[in-house]
Amino acid sequence: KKKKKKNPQFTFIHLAGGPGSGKGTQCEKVVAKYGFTHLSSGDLLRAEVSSGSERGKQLAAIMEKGELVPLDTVLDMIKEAMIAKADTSKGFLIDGYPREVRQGEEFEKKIGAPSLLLYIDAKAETMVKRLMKRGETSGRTDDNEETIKKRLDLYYKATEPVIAFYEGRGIVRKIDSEGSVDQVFSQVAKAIDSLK
Ligand SMILES: Nc1ncnc2c1ncn2[C@H]1C[C@H](O)[C@@H](COP(=O)(O)OP(=O)(O)O)O1
Ligand SMILES: [Mg+2]
Repeated sequence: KKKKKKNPQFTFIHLAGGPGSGKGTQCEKVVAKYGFTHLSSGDLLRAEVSSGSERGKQLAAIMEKGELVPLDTVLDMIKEAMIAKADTSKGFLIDGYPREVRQGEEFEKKIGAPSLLLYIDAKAETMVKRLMKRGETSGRTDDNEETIKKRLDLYYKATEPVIAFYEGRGIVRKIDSEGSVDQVFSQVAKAIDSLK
């Protein structure tokens, strides 16, 4: 049975990888080279909260209680950000989403099937080192060794099923993120070029 492809004029690329693996760094380079649009679900949520909108207020209340933002809300925000860029963008890099398999299924239903999942893979040791270094200047309270360990544990637990889900669709490309930014990017570019 052949499924009809939604939004075939756009390329959708998901990025998965632990905190500090280099997703944001690679996305910047992809944007510069390919003219894709980078959408980070965390950035979208934070921007909505600081806009002071009604939805932002509801989000802030949920996030203050430490609860999860409803799946539909995150997806709606991604969709709105895509529509806003649809005239000028050829493709979208979706960074930090899906966090769980159900989110991936909803994305396919409501937006479209991704062509690629870039699995930005670095050793836990490397991610800790990078985040500790970032912590020297980021001022982020979660860039400390104890919190980093917790974030990594959570990441490994949540992401393995997501990777397996896309492996089943044959679209996972594992990127070795141990090398320099440019060494990593050459692998990323190869994976994107292979789509053409
Ligand atoms: N290949 C690489 N080599 C050395 N440092 C890197 C690197 N890629 C990223 N970094 C640095 C930049 C940041 O200070 C830190 C985390 O990178 P990031 O792109 O913010 O990661 P993420 O968005 O996956 O959390 O590591
Ligand atoms: Mg990031």
